[in-house]
Amino acid sequence: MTLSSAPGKVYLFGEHAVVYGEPAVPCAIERRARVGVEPREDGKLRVHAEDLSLDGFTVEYGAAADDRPDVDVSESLVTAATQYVDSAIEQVRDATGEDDVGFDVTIESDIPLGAGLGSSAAVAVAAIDAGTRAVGTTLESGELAERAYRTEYDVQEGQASRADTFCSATGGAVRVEGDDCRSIEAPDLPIVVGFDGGAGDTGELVAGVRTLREEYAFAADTVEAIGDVVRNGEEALADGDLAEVGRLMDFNHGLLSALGVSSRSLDSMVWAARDAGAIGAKLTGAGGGGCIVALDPTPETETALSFTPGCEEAFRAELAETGVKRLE
Ligand SMILES: Nc1ncnc2c1ncn2[C@@H]1O[C@H](COP(=O)(O)OP(=O)(O)O)[C@@H](O)[C@H]1O
Ligand SMILES: C[C@@](O)(CCOP(=O)(O)O)CC(=O)O
Ligand SMILES: [Mg+2]
Repeated sequence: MTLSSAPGKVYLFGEHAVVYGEPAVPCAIERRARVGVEPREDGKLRVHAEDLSLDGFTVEYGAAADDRPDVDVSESLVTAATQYVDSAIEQVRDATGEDDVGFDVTIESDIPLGAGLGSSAAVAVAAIDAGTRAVGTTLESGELAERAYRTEYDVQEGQASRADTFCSATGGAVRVEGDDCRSIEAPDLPIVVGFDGGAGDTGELVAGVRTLREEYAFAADTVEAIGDVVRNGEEALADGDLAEVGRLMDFNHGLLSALGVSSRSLDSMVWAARDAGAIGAKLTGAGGGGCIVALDPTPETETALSFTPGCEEAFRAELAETGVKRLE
């Protein structure tokens, strides 16, 4: 079995705005998805997803219409759960020219799904890397990131940026603006994550912001204002001015909230973090539920979050310096 892993990520700044060409600064964290791939002679795709727990089901399925998961949840949930892997395998077939090869795919992940930590990007990056290597093709990092981006772009029906997948493929802190993707230096970041146990559907949340932008000019202005926050945030990161980074994260959260992608539980965790003395706190990713990211070198924020109603898990996240890892 060919095995690869890829990290999740948190957004210091710029989610949603990055879809419209503004810059974003995500950084990879040591929460990883691991994907193992074994070619099959019968052309079938079988996926065993240990942690794909949407409404409590795990799946083993084939891509053929008559081989869908026999689970007692709605087809829409099954599609939501399986579409990134299916699309990633299409990228493997395209990259290798092996249009008819089948695969046994096993996925294990410690990244909560739909929570803003980039589980979709990590699964796409690891699946494409392991799948292509399983049939003798090793992609260089740029093509791997690009093909993982195409996976998210296809699944999210064009509502995707390169930020999550470039970050997961590359590791570390990165800056993405349109198709300009680069690694950046960042100071040691005392990252704390709060998770409300919920999830948001990235495609839906991004589509909601798009609709708002089309309806209100001031919503488009809000997206541009996030771009200004990111440009200031980059300078603060380069200066190692964590206090300024934190203030700008707070500001970024307020603008995301105005765009309708926060939630009661995300806001509650953000305020609990701030009241505990966090340098800054904001939702991360598509929003609608899931995770916040806060900066705090002390244990105060993690402790406060663990006692916050609605916070299911609070943990310190280490920066993942390495993106995709080739384990076997
Ligand atoms: N462990 C996993 N196994 C299979 N698919 C996964 C796994 N984790 C995430 N995914 C895919 O990614 C989707 C979640 O992606 P998304 O909505 O973008 O949220 P996020 O990227 O913030 O986690 C899931 O619905 C599923 O399709
Ligand atoms: C909302 C967005 O900016 C980030 C989505 O992050 P996540 O899938 O919720 O981890 C969409 C994108 O950049 O592709
Ligand atoms: Mg995602």
